Amino acid sequence: MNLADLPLGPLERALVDSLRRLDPSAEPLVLVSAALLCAALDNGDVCLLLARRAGQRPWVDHAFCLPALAEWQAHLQASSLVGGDGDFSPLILDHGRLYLARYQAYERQLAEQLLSRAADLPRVDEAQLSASLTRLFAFNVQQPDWQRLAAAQAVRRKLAVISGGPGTGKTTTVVRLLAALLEQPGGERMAIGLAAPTGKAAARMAEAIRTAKASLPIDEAIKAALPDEARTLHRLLGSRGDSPQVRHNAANPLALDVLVVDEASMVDLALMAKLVDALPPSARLILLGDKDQLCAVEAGAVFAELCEGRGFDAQAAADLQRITGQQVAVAQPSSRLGDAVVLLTHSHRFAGDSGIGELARRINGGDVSGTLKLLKEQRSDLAWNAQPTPADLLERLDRGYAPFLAAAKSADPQAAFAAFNDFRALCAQREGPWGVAGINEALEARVKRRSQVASRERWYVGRPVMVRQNDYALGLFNGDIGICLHSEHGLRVFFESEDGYRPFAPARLPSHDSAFAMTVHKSQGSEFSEVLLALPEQPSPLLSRSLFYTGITRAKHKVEIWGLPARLAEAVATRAERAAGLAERLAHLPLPPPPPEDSGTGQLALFD
Ligand SMILES: Nc1ncnc2c1ncn2[C@@H]1O[C@H](COP(=O)(O)OP(=O)(O)OP(=O)(O)O)[C@@H](O)[C@H]1O
Repeated sequence: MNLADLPLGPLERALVDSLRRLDPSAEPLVLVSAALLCAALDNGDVCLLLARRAGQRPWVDHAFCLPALAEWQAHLQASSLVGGDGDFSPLILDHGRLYLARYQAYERQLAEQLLSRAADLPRVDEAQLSASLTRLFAFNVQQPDWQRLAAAQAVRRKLAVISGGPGTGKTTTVVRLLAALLEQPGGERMAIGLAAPTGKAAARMAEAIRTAKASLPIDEAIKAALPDEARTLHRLLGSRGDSPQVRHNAANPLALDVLVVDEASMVDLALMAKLVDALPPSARLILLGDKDQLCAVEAGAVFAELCEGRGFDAQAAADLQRITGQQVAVAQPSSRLGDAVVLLTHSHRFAGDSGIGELARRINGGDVSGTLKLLKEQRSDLAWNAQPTPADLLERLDRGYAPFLAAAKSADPQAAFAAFNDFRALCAQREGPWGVAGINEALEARVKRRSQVASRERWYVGRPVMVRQNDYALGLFNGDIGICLHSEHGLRVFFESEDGYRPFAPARLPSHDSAFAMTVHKSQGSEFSEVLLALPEQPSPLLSRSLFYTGITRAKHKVEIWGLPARLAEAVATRAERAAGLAERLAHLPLPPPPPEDSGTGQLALFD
């Protein structure tokens, strides 16, 4: 096999070249494995799962075929570039998974730290906890009351993972569990931090907690101690521009006793590993998210992996019954985090005959025929165009955004943002006629023509943009949405901020794109009254159950789907599983010995 003939991308070639410099006699199979690993990382996998690829041809238009599993492993093990768990080498082969050393170290360290955190039970005044929960959750009529159970676990443990779809009461639960923590003896001195992966999600979380705490049956002092500011994880950790290094780590931990992370399903492996490393071992970590949503853009499906193998063993069920009065089914968890994980399953937003709620359930259940049948039922909150054309879509979007463009003329940022959040087009992908880029370009040309704006003008009233790059100096972050409006100084791009709206001269913005339509990935952490979800005409590896589910659940009141029946069916039938080993580590790893002094940082530094 000649490596030069293989269709490798620039990143893959760069990795192969650097490995060849380390070992000029490296076998081509080892270098190809590294290139495949690099491509897998780019797809969101944490590692290359050898069993999944052995005996296959990785490139359809190239005859090269990977060997059988045993032979492949033997070649890798014989290479000086490949080590085992704990070795210092650029590639690590660990339980049939090939990793870049840095990712193996992240995964291993994260598993070890989560397990120690989960095993270290804090001191809790059970009688006080019981009384707090009875009062705080008195309103809940659900049986069993999973919100109360989730709150109980988050107080009783140093690690709690709470997963639930939209409107299942994550905010309701977290504000009450924080109140219950503060009501514990000495609890009022606790330093509580709130964080989320994006600025938008952090702002939404802070706002939801501010609203929810107003009606809590608690003392004013406890109310005052509840936090109502949330930061992005990058801010919290003290990111330094594009560097993978952060200011806070185990040697310089965060000054927190409790950290709540919302939208945790968007957090990738590297960021989660850094976060857990930076949190003092004595602190509680509460992760909120939706395990069925799309995973992080970067490698890893950490939140979904944490939720695997959950369950309450007999002891946990008995403890919970004693403290909360709630009965839960006993099931031996296969994960060591088992009872740290609670699922909230009842959506209070999509209750009763909500079509969106039912659609979400059928998509998540992989029920192809049920999904298509429901969409044909003409529910008031669901619409389906099964024969979409780009021209019809453009017409529809033009009508959909008309109220927003009218509101933008008023030059009132609040009215413009409210109207923009009323209707949003979401796409599966960026490129192609059904992708964000093409749709935005076509719609923008139309809007400019109608408003008599020259086609070469980049800025016009009502141009929505999405920032593509973090700019710490300006306080603008990847994914932030701005709207161009008239101001007394001419056209300005307004961004939502904690205390109103911040205008920027267009020329000052970091790189950005027009954003009438956005990808489902970028819509995570946001919600809109009405969503139009446009799926591509051709089969696409991006079309998956979690993408479909995430797209439709961004809608609060109505969702309209534009897509051929075959694409919908493929999306529901496709469960995009990322290759990673965290769930397995949580299931089988013996409790960790303390790591040797410098092993972690040395491995983490490789290939930085
Ligand atoms: N147990 C309950 N009984 C009745 N209503 C509830 C209950 N729990 C939550 N709600 C209501 O359901 C709505 C959604 O709750 P909440 O905002 O806590 O959910 P969430 O999971 O945080 O939602 P989001 O999808 O916005 O993250 C709110 O109006 C809340 O008051």
